[in-house]
Amino acid sequence: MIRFEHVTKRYADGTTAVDDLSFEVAEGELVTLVGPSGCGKTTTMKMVNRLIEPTSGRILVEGGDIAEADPVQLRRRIGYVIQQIGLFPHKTVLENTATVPHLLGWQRKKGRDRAAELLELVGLDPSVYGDRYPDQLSGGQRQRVGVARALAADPPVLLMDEPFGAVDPVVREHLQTEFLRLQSQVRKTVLFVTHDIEEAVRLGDRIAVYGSGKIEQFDTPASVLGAPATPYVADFVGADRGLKRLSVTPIEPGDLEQPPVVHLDDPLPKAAARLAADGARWAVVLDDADGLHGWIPADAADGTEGTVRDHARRMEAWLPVGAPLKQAFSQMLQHDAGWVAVLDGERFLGVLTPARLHEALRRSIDADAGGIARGDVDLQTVADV
Ligand SMILES: Nc1ncnc2c1ncn2[C@@H]1O[C@H](COP(=O)(O)OP(=O)(O)OP(=O)(O)O)[C@@H](O)[C@H]1O
Repeated sequence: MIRFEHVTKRYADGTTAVDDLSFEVAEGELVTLVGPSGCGKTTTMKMVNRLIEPTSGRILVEGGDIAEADPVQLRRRIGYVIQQIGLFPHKTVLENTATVPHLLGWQRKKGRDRAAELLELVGLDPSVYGDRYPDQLSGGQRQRVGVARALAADPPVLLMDEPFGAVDPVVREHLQTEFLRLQSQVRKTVLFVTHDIEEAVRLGDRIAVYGSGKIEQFDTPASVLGAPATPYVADFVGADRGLKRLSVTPIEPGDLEQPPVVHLDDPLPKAAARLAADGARWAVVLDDADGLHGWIPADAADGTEGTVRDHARRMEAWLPVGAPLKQAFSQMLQHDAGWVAVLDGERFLGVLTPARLHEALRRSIDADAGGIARGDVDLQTVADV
């Protein structure tokens, strides 16, 4: 846990970089600090490992006031990853990764074993990369070593200052994905600085949007995008915030439409009757185990002979419930499909159509703004008017 209590930092020249800041990062939570250049993000972060001392206020790490801790000891308990990660050029990747265990006096073998484990965890095979020197790695690989090194001594707290800022967008997205996977395993308490709202939204459990020296909004990505607290935040997150919000809004069962469902072995007349009863133009086709097979158009079901199996078409566009709406949208475009199936494990739950997707987004925004569940939102849609 990291806790800021009324923290102010005024530099010698009178610049107030951080002004009366109070917030908390819960244990195992990842909080992103996002804002324009010069708004105080780095100052905030560097106060946690005492590279910068606050002018007033208190910072607690794991319940203890850091002002009372020895700075060197403190830094060994706090992993730190920065953009220019500062690997030692004359040390191998394995030695670099084992730096903190070494400083903590671990036995050499234990430290190296741990370093190899961490390299593996960040996707670098230690038998391939362990003996290389930093200048024999790509930018993305160096950043991975930086993350492995920060985690090597298993610190409870991790500070990350634009760690993926220096790599190209494709590598950056890879690193973000890998880091999310890693964080789901190690569950560190993380403070992550970025000036990129997309990155902040993608990684943060919560986001602190900085104005000048102050937090303008501290909330979940979905809330910041759906209900910006101030015009400044709305402006910062961008006019396309609805689009961004798609990537942080999960599909819920209540969002789904229930088209008629038929089974592969149903006789065609039975399927046709089912479709006619609903006035539907197509039905979802399930297999014997109620798993998704595909769909059948109404005109194909109109025959008298045979079973659904003879005319069913495969459906490749499907998603697990809980996947972000953006993924559903992307699947619709990729498969040129007017709907995607949503599954819970193997079980078919329903389908998401563009209209339902839009409703889900609207509902989730209203739910966040009103502090209620998405299913309880009373939404007036174009179809109702
Ligand atoms: N040593 C210093 N002396 C005086 N002013 C400083 C010092 N370090 C930072 N500042 C000022 O404090 C403010 C906040 O700086 P900080 O580095 O925390 O911003 P930031 O949000 O991390 O910016 P960036 O995204 O550009 O790194 C800026 O106005 C900066 O010029």
